[in-house]
Amino acid sequence: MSLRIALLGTGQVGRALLARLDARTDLALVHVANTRWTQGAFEDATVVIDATASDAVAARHADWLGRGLHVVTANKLGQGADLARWQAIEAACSASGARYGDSATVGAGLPLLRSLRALRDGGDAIHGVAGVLSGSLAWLLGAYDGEQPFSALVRRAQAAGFMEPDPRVDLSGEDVRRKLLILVRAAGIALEANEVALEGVTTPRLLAATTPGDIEHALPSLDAGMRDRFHAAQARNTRLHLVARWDASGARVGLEALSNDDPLAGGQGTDNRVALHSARYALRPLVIQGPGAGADITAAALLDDVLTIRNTTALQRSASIRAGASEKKLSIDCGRLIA
Ligand SMILES: NC(=O)c1ccc[n+]([C@@H]2O[C@H](COP(=O)([O-])OP(=O)(O)OC[C@H]3O[C@@H](n4cnc5c(N)ncnc54)[C@H](O)[C@@H]3O)[C@@H](O)[C@H]2O)c1
Ligand SMILES: N[C@@H](CCO)C(=O)O
Repeated sequence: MSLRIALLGTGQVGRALLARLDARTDLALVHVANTRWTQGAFEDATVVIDATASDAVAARHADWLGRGLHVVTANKLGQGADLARWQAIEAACSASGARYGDSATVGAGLPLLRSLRALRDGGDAIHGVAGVLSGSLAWLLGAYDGEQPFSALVRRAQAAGFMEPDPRVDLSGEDVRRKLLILVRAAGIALEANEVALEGVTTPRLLAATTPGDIEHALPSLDAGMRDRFHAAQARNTRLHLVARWDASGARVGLEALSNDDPLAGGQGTDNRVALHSARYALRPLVIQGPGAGADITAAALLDDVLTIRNTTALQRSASIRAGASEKKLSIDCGRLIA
């Protein structure tokens, strides 16, 4: 039976997903909605795809899962916000058996969460996570040369589809905090959001802006500070990177000046680069790197999760049919033995 999909959000990611769904005859789209319009019947869906950045939508994830609906999400506010919300999602999956597809939430589908969970399933213990987890900040800080206004680059990153609907979520490091929380919680640690120290790229004027127009006008307030920080780092033969770290000593997200041979300084463009430290990888960490932002790769990750749900639920169905058949055969055999 094909999965019946409700898609929430038709922005950059949602539209890229619609283009991919259009090419598939094995998945049925039964409902699409954004903030302005809605089409089709949500009640007909068996899987909800959250391609919004909405807290209100993320707050519904656990409820949908509890009712047996699968949820696939690019929205990090399900597992990367309140600890209680993450715990409710975990509990709802266990209770109902519904699946939560979250590949798109960290690294835009890079095999980060998948690898971390595979290590844990194999009995490994994760001791630390360190990495560059913002595609947009990696792109911005890689392209910035201390000459052109930083704000002009921010506008280019927005146009390229790398940034959150509110660019301050990326610039402040909040988007990376959410990703770090998702990774650390997937490692089995109940980390609270306020346990992650945060130091991003902001100014009081930018933080005080209340409308998209105000935010746009406040972006140049970043320029002087970024120019000074860039030149200070350059004078020490280093470059700025937005780095997330968690280990036994704590968790933080902040700008760090790294030399070019630092293990976290590699990659280019929107590349994320994440080092997983574990009992198995004690001498040198497992490092995963690749493009970590962009509407199309994010849509591909959402579709991957939908197909994984379809394939695993189909496998479970045929396994239970096989189990039923073998139980029946066993009782017939037993009957013959008794006779
Ligand atoms: N752009 C990327 O590279 C990338 C990568 C990974 C994850 N994500 C995540 O994907 C999500 C979407 O990002 P985007 O760049 O497409 O944003 P966007 O602003 O372009 O689109 C957001 C969409 O959500 C809709 N929406 C908001 N609230 C809604 C609600 N209550 N019900 C239904 N629709 C609602 C909006 O109308 C809009 O269509 C975000 O959570 C983002 O963090 C983006
Ligand atoms: N805005 C996010 C998109 C991917 O989650 C980033 O820059 O990494």
